[in-house]
Amino acid sequence: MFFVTALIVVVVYWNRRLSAEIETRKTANHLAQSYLEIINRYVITSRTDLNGIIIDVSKAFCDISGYSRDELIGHRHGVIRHPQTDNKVYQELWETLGQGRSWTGEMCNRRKDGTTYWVSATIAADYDQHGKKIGYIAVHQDITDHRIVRELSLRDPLTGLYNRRHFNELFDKFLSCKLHYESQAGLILVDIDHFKKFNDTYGHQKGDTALAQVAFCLEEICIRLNKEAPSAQAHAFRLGGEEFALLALLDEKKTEDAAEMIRQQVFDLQLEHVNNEDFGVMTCSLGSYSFRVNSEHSNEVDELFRIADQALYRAKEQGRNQCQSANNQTADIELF
Ligand SMILES: Nc1nc2c(ncn2[C@@H]2O[C@H](COP(=O)(O)OP(=O)(O)OP(=O)(O)O)[C@@H](O)[C@H]2O)c(=O)[nH]1
Repeated sequence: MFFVTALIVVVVYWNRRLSAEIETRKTANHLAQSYLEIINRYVITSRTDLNGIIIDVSKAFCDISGYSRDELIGHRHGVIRHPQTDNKVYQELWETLGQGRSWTGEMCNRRKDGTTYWVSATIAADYDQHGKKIGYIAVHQDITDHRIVRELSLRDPLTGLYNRRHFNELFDKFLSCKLHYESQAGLILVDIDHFKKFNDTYGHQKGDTALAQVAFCLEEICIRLNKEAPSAQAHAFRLGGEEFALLALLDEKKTEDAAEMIRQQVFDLQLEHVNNEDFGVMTCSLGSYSFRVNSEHSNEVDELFRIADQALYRAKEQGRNQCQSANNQTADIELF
């Protein structure tokens, strides 16, 4: 009798423990499910195999990219890659992952409808329960609004070119980038001739339109230079008023050719400017300087600018509508 009673007590006891255990597991499972559901809905995640083929995406990934799960699974991430994201970003990403570290950086992506979105991504290796690497996991954060605001702060609203602030930042980065050491770089300063007279004759509004047209010439030339040699990394800027600049990794000859191209293209606009007496149309004067980027002189932005500006001053003095290269004058300056 005692034995039966003890058995019943033990059975009841274990039953209760089992029920409690099941309840705890149910709660834990439910909690895990809730977390997974939240992650699926709100966190932009993807998993790929070792070859970069997508094997899983969250709903948030589908929402932001505009692709359905079925359209993404089995494809490479390249399906959402925007050409604006530099190849270097991907090179750095694979190098970092190859060294067994996780990579974090910004990427520009393209939705199914062709529109652009930006993400800050963290990508790390994915391992199975035995510690064997089986692929990669990426977690993205939508930073499109942040990029739009940042981009606006870097651009001149009238011409759409980069502004002086970005010129200063980029010039600095350009010179201190180790990848650029020992490369030949060119700085071209552009200044419209007698622009005050243009405004006085044709009005501020026409002046604004002319500035936008000159900016377009610079932009086109940058596109052409970058197409001919992507390593040129040419950028155009409006420094203020009727002053523009072009910065690129070009040798001396190519820098001078680019300056001449800008001069000719502005002349070819054939914008009437009766008070630009020698020419009758809008013209510009240019000063260029070609220099070798090196580690010791990486911070001499002001000095480089001053040298190019002196060449520009010479172009103005010697009759305008011309390019002057500081290299022809400063062989004895021996700064770089
Ligand atoms: N329409 C327009 N004019 C501007 C803008 N910013 C600056 N300016 C004008 O650009 C003119 C620049 O004049 P100056 O610096 O005297 O130079 P310039 O008349 O071009 O003479 P040179 O450079 O010696 O050939 C000034 O009249 C400014 O008012 C702008 O955003 N729009």
